Amino acid sequence: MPRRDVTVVAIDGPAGSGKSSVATQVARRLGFGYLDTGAAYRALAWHALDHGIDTSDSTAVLDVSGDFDYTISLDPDDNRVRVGDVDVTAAIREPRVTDAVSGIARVPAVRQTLTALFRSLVSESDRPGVVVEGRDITTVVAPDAPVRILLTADPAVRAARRSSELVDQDASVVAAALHRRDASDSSVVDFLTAAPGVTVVDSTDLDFTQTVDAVLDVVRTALSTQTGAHHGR
Ligand SMILES: Nc1ncnc2c1ncn2[C@@H]1O[C@H](COP(=O)(O)OP(=O)(O)O)[C@@H](O)[C@H]1O
Ligand SMILES: Nc1ccn([C@@H]2O[C@H](COP(=O)(O)OP(=O)(O)O)[C@@H](O)[C@H]2O)c(=O)n1
Repeated sequence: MPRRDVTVVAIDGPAGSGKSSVATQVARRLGFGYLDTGAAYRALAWHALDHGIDTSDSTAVLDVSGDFDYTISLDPDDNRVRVGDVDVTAAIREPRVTDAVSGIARVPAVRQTLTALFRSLVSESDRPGVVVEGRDITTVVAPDAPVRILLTADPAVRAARRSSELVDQDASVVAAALHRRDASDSSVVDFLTAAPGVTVVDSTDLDFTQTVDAVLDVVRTALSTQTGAHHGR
């Protein structure tokens, strides 16, 4: 039975800003669920490549999205992603998928379908809240969320963080791919500037723990203000 009273913490930001890792830890600390929306775009890109589709052909992408059977857990300690019976958790991080995903993400009908899926996953959560992260959560997926955050960091810092995860890939190639993807993605949705009411957390000079604490501060302030408002204070 879907529940409508799930508190959403919406986090957007560019690649490598710390969305997935920070949102996961924030969800654990709050006892909330965690939804990585980028994983769905990546899984659909994987699905299209698996069908041999040209991912720049939006008609073909739409065709193949018709039988996209996607499963993700909202448990922050279970990051497995499946398409049908296939566990694609690792495969969706491969460079061929990363290179294809922006093409998928620019198809408006794909965005509408995935947005509906995200809202339904959140409303069915059995936790008091869900931390949802991506590119358009604060603006499109959950613009009414009581907590909306833009997580940023300088481009060079983001590229360095991503390349330290992908040690088997050349750092300059990883950086170029990340900047290319941000440029492409930001022409579809704006996640580089904060929409009205969205709080910016800049993690450039913060370590991971400090970033988690900064986000938790924003969450607590926003939720206590909201509770106060409900009580007429
Ligand atoms: N404030 C921070 N300082 C240092 N490293 C960080 C910080 N935030 C995240 N990281 C690390 O940077 C990498 C990229 O973070 P990730 O959560 O994957 O970003 P995104 O989901 O925005 O692409 C990860 O290895 C993560 O552990
Ligand atoms: N809400 C979202 C989330 C991701 N995406 C797309 O999905 C891709 C992968 O997202 P991701 O969050 O896994 O990317 P990283 O920031 O982790 O590198 C992005 O490059 C976007 O093209 C989107 O368009 N909207």
